[in-house]
Amino acid sequence: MAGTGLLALRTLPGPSWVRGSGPSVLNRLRDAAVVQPGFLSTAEEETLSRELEPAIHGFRETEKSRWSEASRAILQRVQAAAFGPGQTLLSSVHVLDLEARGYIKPHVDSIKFCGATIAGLSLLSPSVMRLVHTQEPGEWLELLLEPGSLYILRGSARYDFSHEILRDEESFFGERRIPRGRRISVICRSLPDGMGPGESGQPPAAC
Ligand SMILES: O=C(O)CCC(=O)C(=O)O
Ligand SMILES: [Fe+2]
Repeated sequence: MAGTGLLALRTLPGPSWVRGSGPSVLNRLRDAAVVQPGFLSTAEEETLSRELEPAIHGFRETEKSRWSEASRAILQRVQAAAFGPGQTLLSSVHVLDLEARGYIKPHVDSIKFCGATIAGLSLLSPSVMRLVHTQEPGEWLELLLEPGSLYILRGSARYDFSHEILRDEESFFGERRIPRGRRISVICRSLPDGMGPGESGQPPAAC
């Protein structure tokens, strides 16, 4: 029945790959912390993994500016999905290789070198990204990042909340255990407003 469906929609806390400390933070960050599961097709996941696995073998992270044509097409899809027409992207893309025991501590990306939007593709292993408000630690959000998903952090989610990738022992999405394996992420960032690619203050390799 239509009525029942609407009620169910209204009472659901959010999509099943985002959970949070309460409805207020979920509502406020609805457009600021976004996950698109299945953004990559299986073939696209394979394209990127094939290109990146050997390229970053033995390294934990790298900046990559030369990509195969197939991967460039994928990155263009990320750009179209996550960034506005007025946003310039950092010229190189950040690729991070986290081993199964690896994790990323809470941090806010440098506001000096990174603009308002961060978009990341996850490959190989699922993981949980936790966002915690820097002033109100009781306000948090967790994003379930399946392989092939795209996450977007912008505005308040990017500036007012730290983000981290949980270590295997803490890798739960609610009650659900999300076992961590090796994870490769591909992260695109916008330049700070007013900083064109050729302007002074050349951004460092990574933010
Ligand atoms: O691996 C990710 O998706 C996030 C990485 C990250 O937060 C960073 O490099 O600043
Ligand atoms: Fe970050």
